[in-house]
Amino acid sequence: MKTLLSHIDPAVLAVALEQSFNAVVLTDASLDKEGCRIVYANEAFSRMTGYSEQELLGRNPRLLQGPATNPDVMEWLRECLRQGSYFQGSTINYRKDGRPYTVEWNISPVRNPAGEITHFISVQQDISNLMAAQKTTQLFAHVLNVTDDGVLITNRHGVIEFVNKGFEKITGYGLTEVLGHTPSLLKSGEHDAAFYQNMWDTLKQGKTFRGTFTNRAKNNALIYCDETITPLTDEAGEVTHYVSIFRDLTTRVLEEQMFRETMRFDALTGALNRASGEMVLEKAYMQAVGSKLPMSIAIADVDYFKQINDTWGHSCGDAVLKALSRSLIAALRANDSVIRWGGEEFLLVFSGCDLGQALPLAERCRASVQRLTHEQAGQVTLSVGVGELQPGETLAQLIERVDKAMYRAKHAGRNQVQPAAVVMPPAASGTGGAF
Ligand SMILES: Nc1nc2c(ncn2[C@@H]2O[C@H](COP(=O)(O)OP(=O)(O)OP(=O)(O)O)[C@@H](O)[C@H]2O)c(=O)[nH]1
Repeated sequence: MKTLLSHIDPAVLAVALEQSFNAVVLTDASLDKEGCRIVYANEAFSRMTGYSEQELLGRNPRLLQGPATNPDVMEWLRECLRQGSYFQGSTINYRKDGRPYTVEWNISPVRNPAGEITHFISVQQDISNLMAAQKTTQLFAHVLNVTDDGVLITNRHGVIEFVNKGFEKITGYGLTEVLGHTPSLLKSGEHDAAFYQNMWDTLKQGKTFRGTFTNRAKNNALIYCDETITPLTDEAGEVTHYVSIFRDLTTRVLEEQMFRETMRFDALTGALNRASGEMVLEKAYMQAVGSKLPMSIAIADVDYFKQINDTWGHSCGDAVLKALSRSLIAALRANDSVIRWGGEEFLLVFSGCDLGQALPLAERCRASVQRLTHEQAGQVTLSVGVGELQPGETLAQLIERVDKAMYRAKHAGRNQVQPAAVVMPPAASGTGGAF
């Protein structure tokens, strides 16, 4: 050591020590009751502790200790000093004004040519800011993992660098399974190219993109997520990462879907209700007009239904409606529709059927209802009118014609099917029109 530094002026060494960025303190090696005494402290040490060199000289460094100083670390330090070995540690110390700081320091024994320890030199650093930053990082990591929202961070190329526990809960994919992949592994195929184009256009402008994504979880199920993707930029404005935070809406979306589905049907009979039935009818009409394929409808009205109510009560009437509606639905093909058009009146839609095909279908419905035997009401019958959409006819005109046919069935003795009379429309309009 002496040989190595012999070419350096000791005065330069002293200035270097004084101006060192790290705090340096030199103590003697007395291990009596009072312990080591400070014989030198540089400027950085005074800055760190708030004590002037004059206030420090002759004092034991324990003047920096306080309630939060770790006694185990100090015991280990004393043991190292007793054994003349190197010490390194970290604890809480206190400045002159009482403010605590976290110090990381090492102590080396200084030996004379005879090998005896004459001093201890200690180099110290206030790492309070580092500790605070570490704590903040730990806190953020903790917060990220306790939130139910999914968090996904990719690099600028869209490669996943981090996902939190919330992401794992929502998608079923763990961190190690997605690292190195892109978020496209969640793609469900439910969005068109324009959706992703819009997303990238927004992100490339440095803006946050918000949207509801239909993703696919690890178990292949569709998941619905309200997602916010934000590009992170560096000082130069270059994107470094994309942060995506998403909330799982799956339960709500499925409930809404189920609710909407339930709302389409009449609660008593299970047939389509009037509102959704009108939409189905309109759609079938537009398709028929557009495709020039035939379309027929039937109107089926229960015969003498008032008598059933009057004789057996309203709940018996309800049970009859329920049973005969089930029978109509079962009698028809999957793409036909049964609509509860009025109280005891049903409208049947036979898409793609001309009158020749619709008449036997209507007859099948009538017969299936007649075959039922109701507990109190016994046998119940239907009067049915059937008609095929004519060129240029509006939906309202078709319904009116078929309704008239149904009344003809009533007047002809009920429990029968009557085809609607074909009348030439005054002018071909080709539009749906009101019901
Ligand atoms: N139980 C029950 N009765 C209903 C419901 N909706 C309508 N009705 C009843 O159905 C009956 C229909 O009677 P009408 O229009 O006179 O017809 P009808 O007795 O079937 O006689 P025709 O159609 O001429 O054969 C009325 O008494 C209504 O109160 C319902 O949801 N439940």
